[in-house]
Amino acid sequence: MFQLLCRRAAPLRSLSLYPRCNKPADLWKLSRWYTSPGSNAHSSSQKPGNAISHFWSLTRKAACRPVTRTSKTPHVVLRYILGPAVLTVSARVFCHVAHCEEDVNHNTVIDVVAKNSAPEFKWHILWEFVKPQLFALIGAVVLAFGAAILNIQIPLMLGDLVNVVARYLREHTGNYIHEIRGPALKLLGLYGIQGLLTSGYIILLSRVGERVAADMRKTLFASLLRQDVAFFDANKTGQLVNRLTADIQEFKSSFKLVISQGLRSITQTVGCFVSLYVISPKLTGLTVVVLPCLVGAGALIGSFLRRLSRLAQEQVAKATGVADEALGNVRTVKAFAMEERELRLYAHEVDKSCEINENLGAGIAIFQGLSNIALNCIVLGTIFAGGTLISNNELSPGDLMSFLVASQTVQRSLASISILFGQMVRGLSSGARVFEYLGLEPTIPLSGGGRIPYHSLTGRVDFMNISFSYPTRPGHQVLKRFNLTLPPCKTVAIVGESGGGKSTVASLLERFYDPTSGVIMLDGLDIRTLDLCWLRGQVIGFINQEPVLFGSSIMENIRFGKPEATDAEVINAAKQANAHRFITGFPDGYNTVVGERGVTLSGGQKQRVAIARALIKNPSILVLDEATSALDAESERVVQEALDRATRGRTVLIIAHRLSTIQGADLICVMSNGRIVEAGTHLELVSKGGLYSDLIRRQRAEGQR
Ligand SMILES: Nc1ncnc2c1ncn2[C@@H]1O[C@H](COP(=O)(O)OP(=O)(O)OP(=O)(O)O)[C@@H](O)[C@H]1O
Repeated sequence: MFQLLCRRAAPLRSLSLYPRCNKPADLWKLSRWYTSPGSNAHSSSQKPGNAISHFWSLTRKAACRPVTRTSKTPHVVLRYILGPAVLTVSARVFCHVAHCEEDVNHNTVIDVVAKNSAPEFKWHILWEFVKPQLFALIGAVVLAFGAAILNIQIPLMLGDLVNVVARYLREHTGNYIHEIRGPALKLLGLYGIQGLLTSGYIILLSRVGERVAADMRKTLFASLLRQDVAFFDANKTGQLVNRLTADIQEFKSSFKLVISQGLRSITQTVGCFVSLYVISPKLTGLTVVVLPCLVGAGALIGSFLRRLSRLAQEQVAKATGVADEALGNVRTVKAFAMEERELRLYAHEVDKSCEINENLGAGIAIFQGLSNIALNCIVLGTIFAGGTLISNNELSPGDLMSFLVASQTVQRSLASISILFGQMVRGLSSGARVFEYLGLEPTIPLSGGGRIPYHSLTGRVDFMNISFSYPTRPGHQVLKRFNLTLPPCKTVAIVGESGGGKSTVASLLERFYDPTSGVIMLDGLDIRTLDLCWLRGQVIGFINQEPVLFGSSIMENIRFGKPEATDAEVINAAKQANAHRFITGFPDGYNTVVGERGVTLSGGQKQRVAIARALIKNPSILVLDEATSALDAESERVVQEALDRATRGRTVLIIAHRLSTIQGADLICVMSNGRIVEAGTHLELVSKGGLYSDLIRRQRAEGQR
């Protein structure tokens, strides 16, 4: 049952991160069905597995859809908080009713559940980023608050000004300029100070926002680089880059907007409402009825338009994705003469995007038209009602002016609060996505642990009883009680069927993953107790089938193996790798820029630069994972020459595909089904006439074909 559960749960790990909602009642039905004595749930050996995947599909429906970029209502926020809890509790309940006794089963389900629930926003992490900018942030808040208070004063001062004008028009006595100068200068001063405060808080806030975002980017990037290879197996690079770019951008904008406009809008709404009430309680009563209705209707249309705008953005992103894929794989597109098809695909997405954007444009036009009518009607209504009050001597013209301006301020502030709420929820979910990986600790720490002094390091490696499953496929055991010794300064080759686990052995030696059970020893020490940076950086040189170079110069690419290396050391490594001649043949020599992922070099040249990059650190152990299998015969010969020279005096593990390249190895091991089934020298194995001889025969037959 344990294995069944694990096997069933394993593929679920890769399910979508955003499940949709459905009825929780289904869950209860499922557990009843599973436990009822009459059901045949226990009789079939497949049932627990079926049940758990059924359970999962219902649980993820029954829980909730966590907050996405578009979800804004408080109802969704509640679900956002409750969702993960519902998932976890129901997972435990299910495990209980399904009699899952082994703890690991609970953990498997709960792990799956946890992976599929929305990340939480962690305020304490935000605090860590904001703390260094606290003074600037407090300054920004004070200035924004000051600007909002002044904004409340402006309608009242405008009223004073209008009262002077009205009195002069009514009485035509006194010195108009003299009377108007006082309130006008006061208002001018207020405008000036308000402008200064506004500039001040925007400058401070943008400084805080940019610095917080920069710190977040650096910390997130550092955290991502620290993660294990298993983490990158489970997460798409595009999504990780999205967290570094779009999510941090979204969070920064929301952070700035909520602090500046949120504070201003709330202060202005409260302040101006008080002013309105002081000016005219009767008119305020009227406003209280009309304004929320209009703002509510505006918010509703606004949310519809925002949804349309999000759809338009997604469609643009889709079209960009098609173009990105086609341009990124332009050689494959050209090789299959697929330019027309790619163009059609792109045109289809662009047309869709154009249609949605046109609809959005029409929606915005109608919205603006309606809001213009509504705003003008409010002004008209206020003047009409206010005029009646003036005629009854209940209100002065200046008060009416103050009322008009203050009510417009309230209206603008309320509209901006409704937009800000959506922005805040979007910002929180973006922030949560960023924070999710900030606190993530790798299971294999990069530093810490012992080092073996260079002079006493022999380079002997022992794989002892290694069993291993990839974390993304826990049910599939790749290595089964695997044993192998790499004697110091000897070459051991592993051959065998495709998918038999040969490259996995190399990955375990590099500690890209840790074995599920068993120990790998270096000079008699468990490699888990050794400093990983030292192990990868100085002890093991790794060359694989498809070397990836960085888009910089050849010199920098080789120096990547040892950043402090001198130019002479780089040239020496290139000579050892048979690369010096072709490099100096380029007009720019070692300064030749190799293009994205080394695209401007041939396969053989790329491989030799990669060999030089591995050799420059003078590793005691060299791992060659099918280093020549992607090359043509001539390139293979040159690279093989380089490798033969490079392997002298080192412990070498060769993962070989072409058997012709490993005949001189000190030991050849044939792998099948996760363990070594034959071992010996080339001659010994050939004379045995076992699996090795079969492999040679098969390769010869393929070669002849
Ligand atoms: N990152 C991974 N995550 C999950 N499973 C993997 C991963 N890499 C390899 N596997 C699986 O592990 C098994 C062994 O793969 P491995 O690459 O070690 O085989 P191999 O013997 O080197 O094959 P080949 O000769 O074709 O390169 C395969 O079934 C493969 O699908």
